[in-house]
Amino acid sequence: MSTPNLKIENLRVSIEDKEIIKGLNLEINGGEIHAIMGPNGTGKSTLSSALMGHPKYEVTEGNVTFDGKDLFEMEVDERAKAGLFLAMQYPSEVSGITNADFLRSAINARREEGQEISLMKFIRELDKKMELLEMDSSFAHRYLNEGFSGGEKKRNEILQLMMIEPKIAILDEIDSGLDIDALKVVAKGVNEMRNPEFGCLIITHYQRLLNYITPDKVHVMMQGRIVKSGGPELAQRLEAEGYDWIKEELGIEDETVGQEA
Ligand SMILES: Nc1ncnc2c1ncn2[C@@H]1O[C@H](COP(=O)(O)OP(=O)(O)OP(=O)(O)O)[C@@H](O)[C@H]1O
Repeated sequence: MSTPNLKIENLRVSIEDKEIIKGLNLEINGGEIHAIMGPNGTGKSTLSSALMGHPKYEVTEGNVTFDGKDLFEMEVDERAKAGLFLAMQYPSEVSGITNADFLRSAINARREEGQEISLMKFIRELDKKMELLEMDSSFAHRYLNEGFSGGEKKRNEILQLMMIEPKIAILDEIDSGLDIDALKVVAKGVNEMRNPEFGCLIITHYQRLLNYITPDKVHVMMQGRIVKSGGPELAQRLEAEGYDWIKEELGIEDETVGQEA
């Protein structure tokens, strides 16, 4: 099996004629965990929305390939089937479909006909992963995300990740609204996924999550592009000193994407 690969080259994305992503390059391979950090409004969420194919986000330039295939030529469900996990691809609340039903059909959507996961194996895996994520077994039988608290939804997102076993995952603000115990549990789930067949991009505001998930690479996004990359020590410096030193280093006067440097 070849190593999973997501390659973003010179990506430019606009919303309503306003350019938000301005020439972004990033490559994620299996076995790697990357983190993107950056001030508010620099285009971090726009990046994940564009990759998931949100119709409001217009890709004006650049290429994105997933395992060598043009991502933007693939339908959103094809992207998931091929092994790209974007949390936003999955419905936030669905009445009448239980969490377990949803997970089983999402797993089977990635398998060939006749290779569907058996009910026994599915239940075994689900039990194991829910235990690891310290989730009460009743969550399996509740309607998808209905009435889940913010923290429970995030935990459920990690359960989806662990059950679906994608090749590459993009986790946008997975740490928002989590208390410290939930944060540790979410980190435990992502760490459990670490293997050469899995690559991950974590979009986060706080270095806090990165105390529990050590990224291989940290990227700083400003004004719609990656302006600095480094190792975990970069995230620690950002936590301690903020972004001003990078702006000074690069001669950036204003971090809002609406204005040119
Ligand atoms: N649907 C939209 N319509 C209009 N403007 C948008 C839309 N989505 C994003 N923007 C604008 O694009 C810019 C980048 O937003 P984005 O959410 O990608 O930033 P971010 O880096 O994720 O910010 P934060 O750290 O605050 O979550 C912002 O100025 C935002 O107002």
